[in-house]
Amino acid sequence: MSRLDDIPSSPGKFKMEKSSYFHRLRFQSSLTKFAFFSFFLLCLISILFLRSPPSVNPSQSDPSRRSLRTYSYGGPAWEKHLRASARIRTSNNGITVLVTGAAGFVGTHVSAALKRRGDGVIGLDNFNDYYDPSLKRARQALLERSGIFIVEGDINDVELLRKLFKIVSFTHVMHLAAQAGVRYAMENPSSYVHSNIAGLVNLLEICKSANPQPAIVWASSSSVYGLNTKVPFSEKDKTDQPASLYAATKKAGEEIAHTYNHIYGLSLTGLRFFTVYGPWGRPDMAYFFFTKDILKGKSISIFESANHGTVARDFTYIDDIVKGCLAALDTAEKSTGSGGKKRGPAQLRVFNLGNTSPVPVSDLVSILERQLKVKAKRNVIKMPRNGDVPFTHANISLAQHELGYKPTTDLQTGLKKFVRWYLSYYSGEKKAAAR
Ligand SMILES: O=C(O)[C@H]1O[C@H](OP(=O)(O)OP(=O)(O)OC[C@H]2O[C@@H](n3ccc(=O)[nH]c3=O)[C@H](O)[C@@H]2O)[C@H](O)[C@@H](O)[C@H]1O
Repeated sequence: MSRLDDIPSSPGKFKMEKSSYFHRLRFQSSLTKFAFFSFFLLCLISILFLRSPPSVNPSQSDPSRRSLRTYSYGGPAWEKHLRASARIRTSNNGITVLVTGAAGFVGTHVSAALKRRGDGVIGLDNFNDYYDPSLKRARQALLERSGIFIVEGDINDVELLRKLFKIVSFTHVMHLAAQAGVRYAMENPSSYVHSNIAGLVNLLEICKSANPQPAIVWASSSSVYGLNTKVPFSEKDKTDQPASLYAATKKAGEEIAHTYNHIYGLSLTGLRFFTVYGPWGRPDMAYFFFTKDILKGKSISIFESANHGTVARDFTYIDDIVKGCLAALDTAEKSTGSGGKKRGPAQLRVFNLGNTSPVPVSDLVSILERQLKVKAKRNVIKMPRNGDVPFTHANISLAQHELGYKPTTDLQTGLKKFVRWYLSYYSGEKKAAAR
């Protein structure tokens, strides 16, 4: 077993335990008993599973999963669905993409857009419980309706990834699986190391050994600019002052990308996303939980920086981000290595994908108030020292030049679409629960 195999597969809110030498001694003495009971349990499980129908297991307990079908890992039905999902519909220039984090916010939108234009798409997601998994299941149901199969598994699972690459010849990987969130890194630091560092390395190990090697586009973050004060943030700026562990793991990811490009000839493009928002978004983000709390009449905390300074973000609408992701995939050159050996220099890129117009958080709240037609109970407080930075602002001229990236949605328009989705999604959920 490789060391990466030792990492538990689905962290979410799981926190790794600290082990000690004494614990290990006690553990070894009870190993024999444990082995006996494990063997007994395994026999029991095998009997039960052999008796049940082999392929289709629709979930009974979670209402959002009722329409979904999951296929037993590795079986013929599983492989059939994998191949169908990976099939390219367009006659020429289609690509076959593994989208990691496909049930996530950006992953869902990118997967749907790729499928719409005829590309082959396979999703991978561990469905962890960092935020309400029923939202991820609803996104999965949406993708399934357009013929996208999401494999349930973790990017740290070596065997699963090997199997996927054996069955499907991926031309591209869109790597969006990550532990997101700036403030949560203080609560559960190991989940960031697990997904954003160990998971990335594991994925790149598989990609470097694949034949052909895919080109990889992956999600970095605006947070790598950390405490920089020169604005707008440019890719040429130093990124050596991360303010959170989240930012530090994304910065580490950029360095790891450099290494795999240098040694193995992998084509790698990192996209620094700037506070992405929109329909099907992440409930841990401020615009999302502000909406929820305003509607409930609960007070919301609005952060301000030192000396009553404004905190602002370069909020970027999801459709603009999707266009940037697709353009990055389309302009990615092929990796130059094969079977783990570099054959020549390969492309290595980093782009800012922002909106270029920062908006104060208090203005975001005013827009939400107007659209929800409810006054917010504002509680303005000093920004806690929890990994947040006072402002972000993207210089996007590189992405404009190389990718033709041109964001077109202002915050007012984007939030209108988000609010419309939010009200319809959650009123639908209430109706379903009442039925
Ligand atoms: O660009 C990124 O790379 C990151 O974007 C996002 O981080 P942020 O820009 O911090 O977004 P988000 O948490 O929505 O806070 C928005 C604003 O509300 C302020 N904020 C927040 C909470 C609160 O209670 N009050 C408040 O004023 C807060 O100070 C901030 O000014 C992603 O979550 C992250 O995963 C990563 O992708």
